[in-house]
Amino acid sequence: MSTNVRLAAARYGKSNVRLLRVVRDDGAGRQEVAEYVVQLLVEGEIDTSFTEADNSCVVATDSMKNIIYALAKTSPHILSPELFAIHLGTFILQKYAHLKKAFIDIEKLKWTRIVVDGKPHAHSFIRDGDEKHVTHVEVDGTADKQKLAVKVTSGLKDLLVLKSTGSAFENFVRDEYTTLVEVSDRILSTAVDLSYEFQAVQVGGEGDVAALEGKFQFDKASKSARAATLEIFATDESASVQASLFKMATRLIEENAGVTRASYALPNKHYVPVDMKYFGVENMSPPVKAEVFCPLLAPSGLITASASRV
Ligand SMILES: O=c1[nH]c(=O)c2[nH]c(=O)[nH]c2[nH]1
Repeated sequence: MSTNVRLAAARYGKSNVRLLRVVRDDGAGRQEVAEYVVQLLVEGEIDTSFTEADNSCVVATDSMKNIIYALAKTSPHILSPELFAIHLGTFILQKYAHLKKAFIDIEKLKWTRIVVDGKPHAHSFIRDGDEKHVTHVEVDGTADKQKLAVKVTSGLKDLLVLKSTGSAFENFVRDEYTTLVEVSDRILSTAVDLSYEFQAVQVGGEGDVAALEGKFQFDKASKSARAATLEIFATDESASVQASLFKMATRLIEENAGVTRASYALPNKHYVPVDMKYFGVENMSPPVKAEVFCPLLAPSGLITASASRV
C-alpha cells in the first residue's frame, strides 16, 4: 500500500429509491399520494471499508433502501418531503452510532387531483407537467446524536415557462464579436431550476420533526416560491434574465421568514426570428417585431445567481 496516499473523503448510500405512498383518510373518503425518488448517503467511521476491505462498519446500501421503505410506511411525515427527509436522517444517525452525517435528496413527482364535475376527485390524479419539487437535507450528528444539526435546502426544477412579449435585451457590450441585435421585444423562455435554503436548526429526535413544519412551513414556502417565480416571470417587463432572476429571488426571501438564501439557474432558451426577407416575406420589421421564430435546441445562455438575506 502506498504511504503517501490517504482517504480524503468518503460517503456512500443508495440512490434512485423510487416509492409511492398512499395515505388513506377513510373518514373523509379521500386519499393522498406521494411519489418520491430518494437518495440517502452517509458519512462516519467508514474509512476502513475503503482502506482495509473491512465491511464490519458497512450498513449495506440494500439495508438503507429497506429503511427508506420502512419509514415510508410508518413515518407520520411522509407527505412532506422535507420532514420525511429529516426523519430519515435523524433515524439512521440515531440507530447507528458510527454514522455521523446523513445527506438526503428527495425529488417529488407531480400528481395533481383530477377535477370531475368541478370537484377534485378523491383518489385520481394526473401528471400535469415535468416539474419536480426537490429537497436536500443534511443531518449532522458529529457533535451530539441527541442534538442533530439540520440544514434544509428545497427547490424546484424542470419548470418550463415562456412569454411571448414583455422581454427586452438592450445596451449590452458591443464590439467586434457582437452579432446579436438589440431588441425591445423578444420571446423569453427558461426551465427554472431553483433552490432556497432555510435557517439551520437542531433536532433531538423524531418528536422534534413535526415542530419544524410550524417553524418553516415547508409546504407554504414551496407554493410561495413557485408563485413568486411564475408571477415575476409573467409580469416583469424584463430587461434581461439577470434582472428578472434577482426580482424573483428577492420576493421569495421577503415572503418566507425562514429562508436565508435563494439561488436560480435559468437557461435562456433562445427563439430566433426567422429571416424571410430573401423570399420576400416581412417577418422582422425593425426593431425586430417578429412573429415566426425558430426554437434553438442549443446553445442556450445560462444565468445563475444567489440572493441572501442581509
Ligand atoms: O437576458 C439575457 N441576458 C444575457 O446575458 C444575454 N446574452 C445574450 O446573448 N442574450 C441575453 N439575454
